[in-house]
This record gives sequence, C-alpha cells and structure tokens, in this order.
Amino acid sequence: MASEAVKVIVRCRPMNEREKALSCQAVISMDSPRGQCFIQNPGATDEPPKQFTFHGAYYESHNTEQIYNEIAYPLVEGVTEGYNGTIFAYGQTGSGKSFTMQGIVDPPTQKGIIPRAFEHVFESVQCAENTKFLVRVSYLEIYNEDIRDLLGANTKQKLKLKEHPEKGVYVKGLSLHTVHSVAQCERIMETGWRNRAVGYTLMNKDSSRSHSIFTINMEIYAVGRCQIPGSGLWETEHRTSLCNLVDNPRIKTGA
Ligand SMILES: Nc1ncnc2c1ncn2[C@@H]1O[C@H](COP(=O)(O)OP(=O)(O)OP(=O)(O)O)[C@@H](O)[C@H]1O
Repeated sequence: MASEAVKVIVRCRPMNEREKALSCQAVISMDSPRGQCFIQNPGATDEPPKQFTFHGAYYESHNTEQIYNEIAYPLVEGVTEGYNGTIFAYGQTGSGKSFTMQGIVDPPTQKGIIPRAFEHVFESVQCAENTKFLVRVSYLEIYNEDIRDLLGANTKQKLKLKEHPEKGVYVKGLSLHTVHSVAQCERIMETGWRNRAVGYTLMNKDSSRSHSIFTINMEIYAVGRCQIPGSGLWETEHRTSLCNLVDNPRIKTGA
C-alpha cells in the first residue's frame, strides 16, 4: 500500500437527528479490514449489494485519529522529507468533509486531519537533527473558477494559474506566510476563512461552488556529512515540498 501514489478511502458518518427522526434505513455496510463498502438497494433486498473496494473503509465507529494514522500520517511524513502530498475531501453537502478535515476538539480522537497535519509538521521540525526548515503557508479559494488569495493584501483580486518548467503549475502572485507554530497556522487559517467569498450563512447553498486549498510549503536544508573541500563549509542538501489540504472548511471552535 505504501507504494501507491494515490489512495482513496471512504468514511461513513452516523445518521443525523433528522435522518433518525425520519426512521431512515442504513443501506451501507462495510468490511473495514478489507476496505470494502456494500450498498444495498432497499427496494430490492433480494439482490446482492453493490460492492466497492477502497484503500480504506471507515464506518461510524472509526475516528479521525485512526484515519490520520493509517492514511494521512505516511503522506505528511513524506512531506517533511521533501515529497509533495495532497489530502482532498470529496462528498456531498453534509457528508462529513469538514468533520474529517477540520474536526472537533472533543473527543480528541475526532480532531481533524488539518490540525493533526500542522502538529505533525512542527513535531518533525522540532525533532529533526542537522536539518533546518522554513515553513510557509498559503491559502487560496477557487470560487466560480476564479482564484483568489485569502491571505493577500487584496483578497478580491483574481489570480492566474501559470506553469513553470521546473516548479510545475502554480498561482502567480499567491502570498506565502512564514509560520513557526501550530497556533500560528490555525490563526492564519481562520483569517483566510473570514476572507472567503461565501459567508457562513450562505454556506449550505453555495459551498459546492467554493473550494479552498491551504498549502504548507516546506524548504528543507539538511546538513550533509561532508565538508566542501577548502571552504570549511558543510554540504547542504536543499529540498522543497508541498502539502495541499483541500476542503470546504468551517472553522469549528467547539464540539
Ligand atoms: N464521522 C462523523 N461522526 C459524527 N458526526 C459527524 C461525522 N461526520 C459528520 N458528522 C456531522 O455531520 C454534520 C455534517 O458534517 P460536515 O459539516 O462535516 O459536512 P460537509 O461535508 O463538510 O458539508 P458541507 O459541504 O455543507 O460543508 C455535522 O454536524 C458533523 O458534526
């Protein structure tokens, strides 16, 4: 599994109060160890359920800590070593994207993927020996196919997507902000969130047209074992990596 470049998992949330009040029937079942998800047509119970296989299948009883450890951890660890990674939540309104990406504070096992990624990155920065890191973040919104910098001086300005022969695809003029702690990352994310085109109250109606990408940019300077002959300087290996966290986030401050 570690060799796969793209991993797809599915998470099934518990029924909400409205669904329970309507006596909705669960049509999903899972074989989590096998990553299998079964969907039963309630109108044709004699037919076998449709079966889908993923890299991970997480049911109501699973929590975000497990999902992070099994799926996101290796990806974020790779980012701290110089590889790019993206975590993308996809699903219809109310399916639990923000619950998984942003999470809640209580219980701690349901803390989201994004705050866990922040903690993971800064833990690596603090623990690494002979390595220096420069961590910068950016936050953009794609709304009606327009790109805007949620942390820029002018958050209304539309930015252009460009391609560079070495850097690849990038957003021209996107601002980068140096961060030194998890708390700083969270504050910056909150600032960006407030600058989004779709306000909180319109979110349910309009969220499908709005996507945001919070990116952690890492510059890694690893001091090598060899001294550069005659210079007295140590060889340094320089790597750069990106961790893209994609969601329609709502900042949740409580349970
Ligand atoms: N695994 C889960 N366990 C418990 N509650 C959950 C779970 N997933 C989602 N919920 C709850 O379901 C509701 C909808 O979830 P959430 O807001 O994360 O959906 P969403 O996919 O981000 O929706 P939108 O696209 O409208 O932003 C929330 O009240 C959330 O707390």
